[in-house]
Amino acid sequence: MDSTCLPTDDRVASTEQQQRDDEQAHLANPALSAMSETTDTHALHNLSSILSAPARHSTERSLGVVTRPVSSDLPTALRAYLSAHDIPPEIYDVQIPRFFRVHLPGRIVTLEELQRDVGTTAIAPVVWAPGFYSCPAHVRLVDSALYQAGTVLGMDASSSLAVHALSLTPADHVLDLCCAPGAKLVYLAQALHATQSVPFEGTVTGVDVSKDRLAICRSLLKKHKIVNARLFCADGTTFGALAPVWGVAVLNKRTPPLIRQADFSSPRVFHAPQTLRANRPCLGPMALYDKVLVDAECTHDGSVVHILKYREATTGQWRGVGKLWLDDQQLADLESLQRRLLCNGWRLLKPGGVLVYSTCSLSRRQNEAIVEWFLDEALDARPDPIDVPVGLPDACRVEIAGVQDAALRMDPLRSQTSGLFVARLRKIVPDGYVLSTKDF
Ligand SMILES: C[S@@+](CC[C@H](N)C(=O)[O-])C[C@H]1O[C@@H](n2cnc3c(N)ncnc32)[C@H](O)[C@@H]1O
Repeated sequence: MDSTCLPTDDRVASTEQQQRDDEQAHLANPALSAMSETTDTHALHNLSSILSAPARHSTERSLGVVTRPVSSDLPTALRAYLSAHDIPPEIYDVQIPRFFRVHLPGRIVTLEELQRDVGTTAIAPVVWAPGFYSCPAHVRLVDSALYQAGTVLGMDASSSLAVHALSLTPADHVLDLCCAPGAKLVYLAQALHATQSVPFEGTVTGVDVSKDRLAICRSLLKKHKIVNARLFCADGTTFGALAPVWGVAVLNKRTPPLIRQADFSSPRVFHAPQTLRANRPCLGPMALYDKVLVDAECTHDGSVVHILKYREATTGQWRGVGKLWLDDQQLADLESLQRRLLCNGWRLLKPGGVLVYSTCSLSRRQNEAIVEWFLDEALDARPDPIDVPVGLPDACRVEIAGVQDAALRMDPLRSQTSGLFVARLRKIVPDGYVLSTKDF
């Protein structure tokens, strides 16, 4: 099957996700289908027109055009899918606010300042996601000066948990194996290197199979002047470029035998800032990644805004949603893709490192079942407790293989966010193993 589960038109491009229509929500916007092989300029131009469009769902609700609950008139195929996967249809009745994140190192942006800038007092901090705020869905962020300056970035608060679960430290080299359109990539890069006036240590390597969607990533990296992230257009199931670790190679110029045997591929870089071009990366176990995020392709059923884009505001008619729901074979292929992405992410993770697997599906088959399968297969994998943010509803906490909080499940009915599943795994360090430059 095609490497993504969405129809080609819908896969073509997504957005910077500046508004609450988070990354998955944008995938289905028909306006995006025009964006093939985008240049950066086109990508950002189209992006702003998309962002200016009000979310249908909220408009419909505020105008009172369709009053019956969405869950009562879901298309048959969608209803059947939800029932087969034990997902409550009522998730589509939840009015999810618009979420955004504020990034301005060195200065505190007060709530009053935000309210003034965005033009509404209806902004509230998200208690369990520092730096994230919510506001009513109809609020336009694109007109705000802070948004235009790149200080305000649209991102669903639930997505923050995939980054939070990695427990980043500033020197981490992070692999983001399904990175486009890039909300988490930008968040990762900024979390590692908040203050651009000081040199960075850690880096982010983003990989995605879709060139069009990577063009959005590249635009975002440029817009936010990110110097510690590079992009590859590659299949995440076989990608093999090591982390851009430099300096260590100077200590020992020999090509380490381990790597010669390991057959890591070296795909051509899609985008790299100057800072990540000058140094030839070294090879060896030191250049495996400290942290890996596998934000896998999925059915996107938890992304409420994305699904509701298929529903006509005025009539409540569903258009094109049938294309989204996969037959049994396609679902099996999708799950196989998820397993292969996870395996390859693991291959590129250092002993002692942390991998986070996430999807915006609420289907157990794409989440817990994938992780449990992997734990059976990989002898060096252990579920690892996530440091659950204070204030997160207890109902979101999930036990995996007897380890409490090894996963979180953001169900819109409980979290009032888009749906998200996130699991954390740690690669155990073999007895007597010392990861040092001696390895080279
Ligand atoms: C859920 S989206 C990722 C969202 C992204 N992490 C973000 O925060 O913006 C899944 C992505 O996986 C990509 N994808 C699908 N199959 C892939 C593969 N075999 N290798 C790499 N990326 C793949 C899709 O193109 C899509 O961009």
